[in-house]
Amino acid sequence: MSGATIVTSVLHGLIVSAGLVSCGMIGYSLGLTAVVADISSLASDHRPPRQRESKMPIARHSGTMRWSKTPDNWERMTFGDLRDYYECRAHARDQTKTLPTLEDWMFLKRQYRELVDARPVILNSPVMPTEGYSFGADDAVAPPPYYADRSEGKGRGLFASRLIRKGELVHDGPRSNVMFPDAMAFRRLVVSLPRKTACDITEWAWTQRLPTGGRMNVFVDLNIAALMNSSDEPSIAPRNSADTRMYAMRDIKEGEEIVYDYSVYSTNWSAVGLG
Ligand SMILES: C[S@@+](CC[C@H](N)C(=O)[O-])C[C@H]1O[C@@H](n2cnc3c(N)ncnc32)[C@H](O)[C@@H]1O
Repeated sequence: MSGATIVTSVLHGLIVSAGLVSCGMIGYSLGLTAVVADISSLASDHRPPRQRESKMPIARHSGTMRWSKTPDNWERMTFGDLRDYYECRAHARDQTKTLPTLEDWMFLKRQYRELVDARPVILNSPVMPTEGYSFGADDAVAPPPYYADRSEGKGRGLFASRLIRKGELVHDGPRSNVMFPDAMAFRRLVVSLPRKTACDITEWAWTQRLPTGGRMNVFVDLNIAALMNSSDEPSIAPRNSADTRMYAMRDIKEGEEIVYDYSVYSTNWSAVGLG
């Protein structure tokens, strides 16, 4: 399916992808089964999270048979166990990873809605084609000032789509990220995914106390914001460690990679029951 077809489909309120497909021109395979996403119904859906009657997550694995079934002891797996099971160190080193498509983000949001929580309004916040969330003022439907591309030696990364001035809001975390209520919810989502996507989620997730002094929870962005890389010379930063809005620390030229220092959030998997 071409990018244009994907966008057209979404604009008409419907995406249907069949079987174990390679999504888009760049072939980022997520093993979508029938993903039917009606944007208008997403926007009006505020169902409470469903009680899970079965312990078995909805598995939509694809690719190598080795990862084709849900791991037996997934309910007890630590963050490190999940990374080991899916051989995620090799995935992290892979410099041939392609950019997720809009379909890929829709698939992830659908899995999150089905398996974790259907309530976050940001799940209903598509900005075409893959920017993923509505940035800025409450009624805005606009992409953030960055786009995703390959980043030399770092997989994928984010780059300024225009000149960004010092002090500007660059990433609007509260309008982008979703939380996992507990360790089991995180495990449930990870083991429902194809291997590469499972690894992506473990690389994109972090833990944080929000608000300050609150409980430590796991967070992840289910849009291109997830692709932001780290640097000890960051171009953006939050005002404090309990915020996920990030501001330009200096002028950032168009096309320059946008990076923050991961150490501003002290991720602790034990504190969320995944240690
Ligand atoms: C939040 S993800 C960022 C998106 C990631 N580059 C991707 O393609 O999915 C974090 C991962 O990106 C990579 N990464 C981030 N900053 C990096 C850096 N400065 N140098 C090399 N790899 C980096 C590491 O693999 C890390 O686990």
